[in-house]
Amino acid sequence: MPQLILASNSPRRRELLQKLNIPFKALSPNVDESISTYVSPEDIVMTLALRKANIVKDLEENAVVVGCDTVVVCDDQILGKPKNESEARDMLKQLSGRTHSVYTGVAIIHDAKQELFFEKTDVEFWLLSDEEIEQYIESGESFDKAGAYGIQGLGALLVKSIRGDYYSVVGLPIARLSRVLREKFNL
Ligand SMILES: Cc1cn([C@H]2C[C@H](O)[C@@H](COP(=O)(O)OP(=O)(O)OP(=O)(O)O)O2)c(=O)[nH]c1=O
Repeated sequence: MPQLILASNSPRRRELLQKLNIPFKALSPNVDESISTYVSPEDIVMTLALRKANIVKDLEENAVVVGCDTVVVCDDQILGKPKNESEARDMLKQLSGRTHSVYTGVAIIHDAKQELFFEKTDVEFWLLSDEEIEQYIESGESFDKAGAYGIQGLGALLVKSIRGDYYSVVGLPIARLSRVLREKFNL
């Protein structure tokens, strides 16, 4: 059986992949996450997922490599990870009282074979007061997360409703991934 490798620095993705009960190891993909031309959110997340998987594949021959990427889309604007408090504040103000979409792209590669898919989950936020936004930013949770919040942490208190895969919002759509690994890669 080929070795499964998760091309990710994210502790959350590592934790979620453990739910599949398939032995794996995680390696860091240090990639340039810039995209030069305008493409759709689904193309962005799948392109970056593939870029991450390809970097790790070059280090490990014969492995099945999984790469992922997550972005938040609100008003046709792509929100990645905030660089500072002010960006986090702007993002949370933009998300307040509205519904946005979280896109996670997944790329799986094994030798010459490659599968790509994405999941889109709609998340509705409560109307947030300035005080609530400041308190949330102070928790420090915003900084390594697309859209400046984590639904799995204190960010749960910001969320009114969700439609789609919860785990995709956290960064890894595990139900669909497990099916693709089983059906297309015999894992
Ligand atoms: C919206 C949302 C995002 N996120 C996270 C998922 C991703 O880890 C992160 C988006 O950044 P990504 O660039 O997708 O991933 P990463 O840099 O954390 O990890 P790697 O590239 O090494 O795999 O935001 C949450 O944890 N909870 C949430 O509710």
